[in-house]
Amino acid sequence: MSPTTTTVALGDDALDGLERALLGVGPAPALPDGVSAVTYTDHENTPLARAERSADLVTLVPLRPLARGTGPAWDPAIRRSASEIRAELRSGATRMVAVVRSLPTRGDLTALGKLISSPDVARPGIVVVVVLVSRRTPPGAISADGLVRATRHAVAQLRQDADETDVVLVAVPSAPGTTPTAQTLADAYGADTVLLLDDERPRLEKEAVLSLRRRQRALADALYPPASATELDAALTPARGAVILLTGLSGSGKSTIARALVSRLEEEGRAATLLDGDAVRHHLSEGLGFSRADRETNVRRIGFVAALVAQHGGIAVAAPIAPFAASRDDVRRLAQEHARFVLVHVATPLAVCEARDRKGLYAKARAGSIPDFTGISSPYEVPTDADLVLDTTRVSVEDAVDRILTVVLAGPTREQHW
Ligand SMILES: Nc1ncnc2c1ncn2[C@@H]1O[C@H](COP(=O)(O)OS(=O)(=O)O)[C@@H](OP(=O)(O)O)[C@H]1O
Ligand SMILES: Nc1ncnc2c1ncn2[C@@H]1O[C@H](COP(=O)(O)OP(=O)(O)O)[C@@H](O)[C@H]1O
Repeated sequence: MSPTTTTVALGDDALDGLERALLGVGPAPALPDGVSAVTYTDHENTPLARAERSADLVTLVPLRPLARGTGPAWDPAIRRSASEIRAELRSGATRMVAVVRSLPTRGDLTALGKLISSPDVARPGIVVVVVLVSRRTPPGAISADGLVRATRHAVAQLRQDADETDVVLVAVPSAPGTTPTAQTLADAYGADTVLLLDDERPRLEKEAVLSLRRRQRALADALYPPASATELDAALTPARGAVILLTGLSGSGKSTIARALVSRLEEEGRAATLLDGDAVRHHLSEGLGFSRADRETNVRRIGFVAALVAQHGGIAVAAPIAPFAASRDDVRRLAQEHARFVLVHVATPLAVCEARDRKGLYAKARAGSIPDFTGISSPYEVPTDADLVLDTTRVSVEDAVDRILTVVLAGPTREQHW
């Protein structure tokens, strides 16, 4: 029988399993019967690893990192395989594994520090700090990135205090039911001791950690080192949503800036929803035209949906022309019931918009074949309440995004012109 090769696209949980196998802390995936090689891909069909069977042995070769793997928890520096780490470890050193499953406390650091400097531990020593990261964290829980940031600080502290002991940090994907056992970790790193840090805590500390609620700053500071307390604070403070409304003439640059803004927010881990003009007109406002009444209905609908998104902590970015002050005011009112509202006037001069005429609509409007065209035969009421005024003949897309984000993050300020 000739050898068969195949490609398998993996879902999130299976990808985590593949990651653990590549890190050397989980079993290699089982090859289907009669198949001698498998290329594993993510759902975007990016080849990630190839498994090959020779005799009874399956070897797994990494091909490319996950396309979606970004952020501190995916830093390649802490995603090194156990065999690579083992190859660097000094032979004869005492090896320990410390497993971090929740934010490191001051107590965890003290306990680990004591262990590292204990006279019972032969020098030189090595501690592999394994931080277990999960791709799904419920609201209010510490994200994988937050856990890694706090653990990084803890490791930096331990390195400072540890004499003759290396402290190595690795991130291992995990979810309930898929956490590597203590034995697997011990075997992977050649360690004799595996400590589950949060298991070692004294009972009172465990209870205090569980009982901690929002606004108990003093207790949080007593229990946690500053880096952990910061992450805790961020997780316990619900993300406040925002509605960002970009208004301006057709061709002023609203959609271009809105799209760039949404990608930037997503890169930064914020849930951002684009209420794209065309999609809104196609779905939410199908059948509406460009009379004053129809435009006001369109903009109010956008405001309603945007406010719902923001009410649940998301950032809604909408970019209709929104030429009338009354309906912009309605959006502001709806949004501000639950969230922050930022009005951005994309104030590119009409002559420039008309010269751009991407869709040829200005030419048609001038020729009279499109009635009620904003700026030509229908008014645009210039906002007097914009938080930010951007003229795209002077501000690049990237700068526009930076300026909007500064306003969104800074809170209410006086109107800024660029
Ligand atoms: N009469 C008239 N006036 C203005 N614009 C017109 C008109 N007819 C069609 N279009 C196209 O529709 C887009 C504007 O739709 P909006 O939903 O953003 O308009 S509004 O806020 O309801 O006024 C606008 O898209 P953008 O260029 O993206 O702004 C135009 O391409
Ligand atoms: N600084 C800028 N910001 C936004 N768009 C710009 C800028 N400079 C040039 N443009 C161009 O202007 C056009 C604006 O179109 P679009 O974003 O669809 O506008 P609108 O959504 O307001 O109708 C695009 O072709 C874009 O590439």
